Amino acid sequence: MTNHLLRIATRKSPLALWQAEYVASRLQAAHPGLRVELVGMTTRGDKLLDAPLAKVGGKGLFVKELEQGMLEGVADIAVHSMKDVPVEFPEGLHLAAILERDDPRDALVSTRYRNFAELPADARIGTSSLRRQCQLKSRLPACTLYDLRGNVNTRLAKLDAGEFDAIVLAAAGLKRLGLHGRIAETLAPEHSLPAIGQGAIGVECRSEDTRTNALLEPLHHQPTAWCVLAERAMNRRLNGGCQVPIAGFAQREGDTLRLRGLVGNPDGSGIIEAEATGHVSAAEALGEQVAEELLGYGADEILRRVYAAPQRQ
Ligand SMILES: NCc1[nH]cc(CCC(=O)O)c1CC(=O)O
Repeated sequence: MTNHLLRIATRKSPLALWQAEYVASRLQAAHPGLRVELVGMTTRGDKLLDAPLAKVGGKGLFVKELEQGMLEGVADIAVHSMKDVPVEFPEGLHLAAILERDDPRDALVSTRYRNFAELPADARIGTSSLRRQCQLKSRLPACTLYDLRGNVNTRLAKLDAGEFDAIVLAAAGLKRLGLHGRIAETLAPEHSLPAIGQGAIGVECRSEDTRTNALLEPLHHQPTAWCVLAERAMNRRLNGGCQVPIAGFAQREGDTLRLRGLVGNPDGSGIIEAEATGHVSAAEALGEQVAEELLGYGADEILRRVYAAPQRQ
């Protein structure tokens, strides 16, 4: 194409940089001659990674500064893990492309045990995700959960230092960082229903920037977009933020989407599940339908309690 420059806003964690570089290489493959540059930024979420509080709250902790960069014109696109992207976008920005989803599942990592079944009943497990905590507790009620924040390498280092029997991370993140070999067991959705958007990379840009929107078009993967749209519609209806025990996972077969949703207490009690199938053209309606079903079973009660709970140490 042209030798025009496209600037990518990205966080500076190894995973964020991998994802930004991956998008850069996909863009260059689709548009020979295109010049691409990464603009590294620090988000509030990054600054809070070392904070003792697990529940730092707030939506879009990892994306706001990147969005500001695009609005101010210091960058043209931002690359995100869809899992971390709030359901609403600021005025003037939109999601231009969702890339084909990688492995959406959670992964158990352990230096002592080969799989989940081998874990002792009182296993010490590290994860700060209320969604993972809820499902782990329901499957292994006597386990003790420990707060585990930081980027992927920090979390693995804490496991290696012997602080836990196992930790749970997204399989996609481990694979992208070349750490696939660290996975003891990839957890089936029946055992650990993934987070909304997990494993999918999204690219945001200025809505009016026709040139950039056109450049991103070949990267878009419609089947993934349908799935993520259904999951996000469910989350929007549940009013879910990033620190809530909500799981949502859609899969496509032909023209049909199957969406499974789960809400539960962080202590593993009161898990509510719902699922529905629908046509790909009605992805949002499917998400709302599953959300309504969850709400009908009392999901709002659980979510209210979680929001009202004191912050964990
Ligand atoms: N919350 C952080 C985060 N955001 C996206 C991923 C993994 C990559 C992905 O889901 O695309 C991770 C790490 C993890 O949960 O282990």
